[in-house]
Amino acid sequence: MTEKIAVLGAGSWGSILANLLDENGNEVRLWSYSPAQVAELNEHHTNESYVHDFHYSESLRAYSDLATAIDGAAAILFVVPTKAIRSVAQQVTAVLRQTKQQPIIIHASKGLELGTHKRLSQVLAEEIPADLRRAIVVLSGPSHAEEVAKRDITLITAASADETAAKAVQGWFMNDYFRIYTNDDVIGVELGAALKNIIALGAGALHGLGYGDDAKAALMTRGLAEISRLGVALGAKPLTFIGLSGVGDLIVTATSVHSRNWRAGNELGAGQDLKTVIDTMGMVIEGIPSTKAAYELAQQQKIEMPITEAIYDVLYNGADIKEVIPQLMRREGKPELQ
Ligand SMILES: NC(=O)C1=CN([C@@H]2O[C@H](COP(=O)(O)OP(=O)(O)OC[C@H]3O[C@@H](n4cnc5c(N)ncnc54)[C@H](O)[C@@H]3O)[C@@H](O)[C@H]2O)C=CC1
Ligand SMILES: O=C(CO)COP(=O)(O)O
Repeated sequence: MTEKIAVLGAGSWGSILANLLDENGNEVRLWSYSPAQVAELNEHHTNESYVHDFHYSESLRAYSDLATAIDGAAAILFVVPTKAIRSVAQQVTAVLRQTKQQPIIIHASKGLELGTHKRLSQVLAEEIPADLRRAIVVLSGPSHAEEVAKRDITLITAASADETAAKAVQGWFMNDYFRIYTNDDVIGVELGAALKNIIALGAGALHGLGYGDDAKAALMTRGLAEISRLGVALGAKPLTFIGLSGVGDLIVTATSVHSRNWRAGNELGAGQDLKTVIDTMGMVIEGIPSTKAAYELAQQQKIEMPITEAIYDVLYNGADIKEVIPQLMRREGKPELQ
């Protein structure tokens, strides 16, 4: 079944998911807070600053007015950076109070809110009252906009406590190149998504510093161990971390040149300073704020996360990136499974 769906955020991921939903026959309204971007999408069917050389479906319409974009929508998909989720949700709620719609709320963003350390579905649940929505569904997994744009094969997860809503989302998104699995572990799926970006920064840094494949495999494996440790302490199911939104997303983000997190780490490892890396990326690098949120959460929960701590020291305490790796190696010997 197709539906009327609003997509909020016209960066690389939001615009490509909107295009896919349109291609699947849904009536899609793509909202951006940038009038210039809306004009480019509607007049030229391009979004050059985010996805190069891609021609969007001519039936996909972009809007700068949020109320028009979400009017009558059966679902609202949030794909803005983590730092904008709460403010955009507040704007959505103001509209829903007038229209009395009860859409399914979906998000495909990956991060933890700075300060509160909340998962994004928690932020959405706080800001959009239960009587103004149906379920909340999280979309997450190994997926780069650049590859979905080429209709390459991509498999991700739709996680929700409401199985009917997760299945509805599965139906709207699935096609011959995009496959969705449902999952009821919202905590595990959201934590896997946010925390893998930290390890991807580390994997990029190892590459930039000249380390090889053994080091990369070690970082990803021990990274997954610490992601799972924190995740399980916060209520996630351990098996979720060996699924698409766990190890799957860790593999793609820690190895792909499309990953902004990997690229940022690579540039830091090669000697670039953090400010230049952020200023020149032009797109969101979620792993940077997520490192701070995860570090603080780990301290609160008394969970050992040595890789996250090392990356935190580089990003927030000015530690020398060349020094932190030997320091990690000199930690006392430990059993692999604890
Ligand atoms: N790019 C990708 O392939 C994937 C991205 N994601 C996640 O999706 C989320 C969005 O990422 P991208 O689309 O890649 O980011 P992006 O950097 O390409 O675009 C972000 C978009 O959000 C808009 N934006 C920024 N601040 C805003 C605000 N305060 N209010 C409203 N709009 C605002 C920007 O104008 C831009 O259009 C992130 O959490 C990312 O981790 C998840 C899977 C894949
Ligand atoms: O989440 C992603 C891949 O699944 C996107 O990763 P980056 O934000 O590092 O590009």
